[in-house]
Amino acid sequence: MSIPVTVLSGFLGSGKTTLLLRLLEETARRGLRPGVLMNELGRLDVDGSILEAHSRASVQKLLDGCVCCSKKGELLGALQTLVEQQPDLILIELTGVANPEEIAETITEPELLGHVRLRQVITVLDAEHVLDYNSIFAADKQLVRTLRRQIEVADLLVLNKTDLAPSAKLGKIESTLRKYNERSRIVRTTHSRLEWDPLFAESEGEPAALRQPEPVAAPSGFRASLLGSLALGRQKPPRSTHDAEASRPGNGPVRSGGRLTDRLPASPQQRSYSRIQTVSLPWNGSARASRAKVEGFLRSREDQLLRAKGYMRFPGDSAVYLMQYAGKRTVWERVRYEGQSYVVLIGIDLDGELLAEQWNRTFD
Ligand SMILES: Nc1nc2c(ncn2[C@@H]2O[C@H](COP(=O)(O)OP(=O)(O)OP(=O)(O)O)[C@@H](O)[C@H]2O)c(=O)[nH]1
Repeated sequence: MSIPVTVLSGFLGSGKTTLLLRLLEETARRGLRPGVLMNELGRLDVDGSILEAHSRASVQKLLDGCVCCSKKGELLGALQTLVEQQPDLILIELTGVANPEEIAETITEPELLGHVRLRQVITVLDAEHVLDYNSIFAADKQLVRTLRRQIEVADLLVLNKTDLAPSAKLGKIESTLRKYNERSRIVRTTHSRLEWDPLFAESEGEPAALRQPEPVAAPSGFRASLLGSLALGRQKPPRSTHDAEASRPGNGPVRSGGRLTDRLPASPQQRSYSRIQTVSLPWNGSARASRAKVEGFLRSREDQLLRAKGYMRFPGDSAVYLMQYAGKRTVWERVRYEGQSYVVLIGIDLDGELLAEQWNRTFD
């Protein structure tokens, strides 16, 4: 019997790890043994540490790159390792800039065929910001395409962070999502709290989203925009850390919907790609450091900064804090963590050297 694989996709900070933790709680409650594969853009493994603090699941980690490109070679090996452990199910959390199609492609490699099967792709969306992505990333066509594919190939769309968005906006997001994916269920959540039974229900057969749908024409405007219609006009040329593949012939928009594995090309068509970069910085917690100062540092770079996370200690305070900056908000949580303090910054066209210098000047 092949092991069902659930893929969690969605942009940076949308709530994927939150969902993964909830799914792990639920698998434990159902007496199931999960295998987990996590992929992080940064070299330092914040999400993995969060996971280890909350779960005893067997975890494979692919750090410092995206499984869509630089880590693709390692993905197969990591999945094979998980398969050898014979878990009841496998959960894969992708980076925020990954195209879930690439995972499905690996799952159909001969080495894995018959051992694993794609059960569902779940895409998590940040209700507060999803409508802004098109304008923010206007000059990064590959990223816009990747985010659009995350929506199009999803079997379940989780509209998360609904506590941060007015209900009129939620309706607008849902009708926009429908243009890109007219078949899959959309659920509104806060903190990725879902109704779990449908996600685990093998007896119901394939999720509706995985069935081959009627062909659907791409809506007008589909090619030009992801969501929303504003344009800030960032026009810098792309400076990619990933491969640029989307201009290849055959990479035009695919109809929305359809079982992902049925539509995979023989060779990769589209890479996750973007101007998004990751900078990892050590944290010494010098006498001048404070949470307010960290928040100020992040806030003053909010045009470029998409995500930041890390473990931090402060003078005169014995606690360790997990700092999470997502959607221009900073959240602090006291945690048990014994490792070194550090911060990972993820943003558009980040200049690592300059940031490190500014960071040191501010906090050392
Ligand atoms: N207000 C609010 N915050 C949320 C919600 N869901 C998640 N968060 C917070 O948003 C931040 C990012 O959540 P994560 O689950 O780490 O997001 P992610 O998609 O895994 O982030 P990356 O792995 O960096 O791409 C964390 O501080 C969460 O606690 C929500 O529904 N409402």
